[in-house]
Amino acid sequence: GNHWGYGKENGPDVWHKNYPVALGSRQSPIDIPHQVSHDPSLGPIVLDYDHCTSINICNNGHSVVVNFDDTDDRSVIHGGPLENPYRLSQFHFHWGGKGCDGSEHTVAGNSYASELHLVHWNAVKYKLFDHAAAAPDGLAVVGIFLETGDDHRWLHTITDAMYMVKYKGSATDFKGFNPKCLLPSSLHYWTYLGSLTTPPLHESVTWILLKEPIAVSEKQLGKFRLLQFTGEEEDQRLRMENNFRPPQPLKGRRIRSSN
Ligand SMILES: NS(=O)(=O)c1ccc(C(=O)O)c(S(=O)(=O)NCCc2ccccc2)c1
Ligand SMILES: [Zn+2]
Repeated sequence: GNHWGYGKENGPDVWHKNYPVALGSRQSPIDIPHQVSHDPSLGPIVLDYDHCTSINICNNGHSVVVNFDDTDDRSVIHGGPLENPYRLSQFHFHWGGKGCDGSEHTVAGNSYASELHLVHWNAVKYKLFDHAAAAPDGLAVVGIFLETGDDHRWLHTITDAMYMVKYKGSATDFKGFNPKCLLPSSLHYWTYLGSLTTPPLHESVTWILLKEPIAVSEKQLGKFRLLQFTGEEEDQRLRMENNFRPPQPLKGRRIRSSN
């Protein structure tokens, strides 16, 4: 059927036909304006990833995803705007085409080359990820902007594995990767209540966007574009690029800044 995607016929502008919440009141991504209210009550976010266990890296036809074992609290984020610890489930990326930007959130109207999302779920309140993903306080996604510059010394482990997951539906073992190596030096952040940026677009995400981008090289970003939206058996070969949803209306929401 007409599965959702990022093309002309199935892209963000028509998602509302199958997912009416696309026109909802807390959709993501958004543009982060110049002036954001600083909330002194917002404490630091804490990422406890030291015992995290990555399982595999896969191509789900929309992005490249690294999945984690989230059967216990071995890798959690807590603090900041969060009332509970949230368990790391997966991380993935959004990016543009050659020489074009591909972040989802924008800052004062400016896009970055790419955006990394670390997806966490509230396993204190919800038994299953699927339940959390549909609950207003179910998910916490940390967003990290990628800008082009020097090679990122640790991103190689991910880009080197991409030739193994070129096609939709492919996966390969990817153990022992700790995403702490992808964090910028500062954990200062913006936070607001939003949604998944892909269908089903559930309004279940507390977004925590790090202000400081990380640098990756054009060469490393180019390896993302070797991935395909399409499966190995499909006649069509569609290069995986521009897999980002554009900013959505703020609809009166408050964005807070950590400091
Ligand atoms: N850009 S984003 O952080 O909003 C996001 C993008 C893709 C996915 C995904 O499904 O892989 C996810 S997910 O891993 O949170 N899954 C959401 C879809 C889903 C809902 C309910 C049950 C299973 C999957 C999040
Ligand atoms: Zn995402």
